Amino acid sequence: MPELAQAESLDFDLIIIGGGSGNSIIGRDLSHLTIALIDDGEHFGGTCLNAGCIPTKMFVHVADVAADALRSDGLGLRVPTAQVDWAAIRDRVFGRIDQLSEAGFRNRDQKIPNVTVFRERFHFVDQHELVGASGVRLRAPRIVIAAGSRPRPLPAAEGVRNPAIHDSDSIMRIEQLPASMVIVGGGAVAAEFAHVFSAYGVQVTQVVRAENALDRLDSDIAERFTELARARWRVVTGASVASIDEDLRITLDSGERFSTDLVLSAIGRIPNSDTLGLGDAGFDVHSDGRLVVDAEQRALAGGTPVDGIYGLGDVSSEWQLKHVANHEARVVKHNLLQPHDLIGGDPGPIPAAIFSSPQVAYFGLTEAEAPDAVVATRAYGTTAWGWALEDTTSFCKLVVDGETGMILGAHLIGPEASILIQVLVFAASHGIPVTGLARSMYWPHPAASEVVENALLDAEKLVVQKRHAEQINGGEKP
Ligand SMILES: Cc1cc2nc3c(=O)[nH]c(=O)nc-3n(C[C@H](O)[C@H](O)[C@H](O)COP(=O)(O)OP(=O)(O)OC[C@H]3O[C@@H](n4cnc5c(N)ncnc54)[C@H](O)[C@@H]3O)c2cc1C
Ligand SMILES: NC(=O)c1ccc[n+]([C@@H]2O[C@H](COP(=O)([O-])OP(=O)(O)OC[C@H]3O[C@@H](n4cnc5c(N)ncnc54)[C@H](O)[C@@H]3O)[C@@H](O)[C@H]2O)c1
Repeated sequence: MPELAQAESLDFDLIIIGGGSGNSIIGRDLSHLTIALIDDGEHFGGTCLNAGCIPTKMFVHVADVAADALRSDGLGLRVPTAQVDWAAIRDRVFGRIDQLSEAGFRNRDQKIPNVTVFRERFHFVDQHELVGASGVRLRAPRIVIAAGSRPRPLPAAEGVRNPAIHDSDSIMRIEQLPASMVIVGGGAVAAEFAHVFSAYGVQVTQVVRAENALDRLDSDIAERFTELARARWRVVTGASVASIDEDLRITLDSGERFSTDLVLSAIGRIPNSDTLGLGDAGFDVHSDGRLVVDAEQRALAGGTPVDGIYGLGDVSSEWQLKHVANHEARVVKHNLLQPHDLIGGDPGPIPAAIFSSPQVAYFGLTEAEAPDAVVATRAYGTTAWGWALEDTTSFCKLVVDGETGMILGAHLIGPEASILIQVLVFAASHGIPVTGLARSMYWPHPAASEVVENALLDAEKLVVQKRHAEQINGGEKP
């Protein structure tokens, strides 16, 4: 970072706030611009790399291996209890991640001459100027706001100083595994960490406000997931944590009390628009704190795009997903380079996958959201691959427009759901109806993908039946 007198303002062609997806905009095609890259994270590279997608899945892989082995009794294979070496698991993950983070920082800081990195917290003083915690001021005609989000603090833990109260930023680096743990929340973070820590032998209690875990998903998926989770860890539904004391004695709103060794709060994430002062600087902010952007990712103020200012990722998106942030970063990069030929829009339905056990993957409308649709549900257990797994609980559910045959929503729960969904994402993104789709290509036998093939054939049959019934009724919908 250059030596600066206090309050001196540095001018750049472009300021990027956020070393996660914002950082990925930097490349040779921007080498004609002077760029200030701002990031206040302890580890450089943003959430996905340091405390999100990537390390969690490294922990999940180990949990999958342990859980699969311990579940294999019905297959005629008996595996003794897993011996978990937490320090070795943790250090494998961060031995790799921390090196990547350091290398990413050195690359930006030392190897790219047009980039200056500032590792401190900044906030806006006006729409084209920011001030850092050290007093350094930066100005630019173009600013990319990619400041992400942070874990929402657990209200019941406010003021409690016990260091065994964690969120997703801190939980993965703990010194040793606790004997017991309470996970508060019913979303993706809770589902993944409950799987991880229960597979590692921790006694997990998950406290879920709603009737089911993953309750924002299709209700069949949420119910099946909760039922299967209950077989692995304790799930208390329809309950909230009323209080936590300094000794980690928990009281639920039902009056139930118990003690635990560690608390993990997983109750959602808050966009970092407040700490950046986006509202005070006149930018439009949604009621949930997200920066308002238009289809071209331009930040709005008073409903009008602010020239040269873009937002992307968790700070502005309703989807807190890395593949969405990456897509938006590509849009922003194009629009920075070609401001007279702006692009926008998304390439189709947005899939998400939850890497718990079982895995869950989905996109689009749930059955409840599409009451007129036809719904085909196919169990893994009806395919040869399902027989090999002795699977009785996994399924692929398709919500399909009965008239057009278009896939409106897809919901999978079971092994490799995150991969199996992709052919359905492809069909929905390219406007390919289910009619004729399964038989337009080969499906390797006896692969897991046969469950998707069969679900498509089932859906096709329902669409054809519906059309036929309408013909018989002289065009009237039955
Ligand atoms: C536990 C967990 C698991 C996840 N798993 C997945 C997954 O499997 N798949 C998936 O698609 N998504 C996953 N996500 C979500 C994904 O990580 C995020 O959607 C994505 O990382 C957001 O990227 P971003 O670039 O918007 O923000 P970030 O990567 O968070 O980058 C923002 C950066 O801006 C910096 N910053 C913020 N404010 C300021 C300021 N005022 N001054 C200076 N710097 C600032 C922050 O330090 C941060 O480094 C997961 C999230 C979590 C928490
Ligand atoms: N595999 C993935 O793609 C993946 C994995 C982890 C996280 N993420 C992303 O990270 C984001 C954050 O995940 P998350 O699980 O923290 O959030 P979430 O929004 O998915 O779930 C939050 C959960 O906490 C509950 N909740 C909210 N406030 C509460 C309160 N005061 N008391 C009790 N419960 C409360 C909600 O009902 C919900 O069940 C998600 O939006 C997700 O997109 C993605």
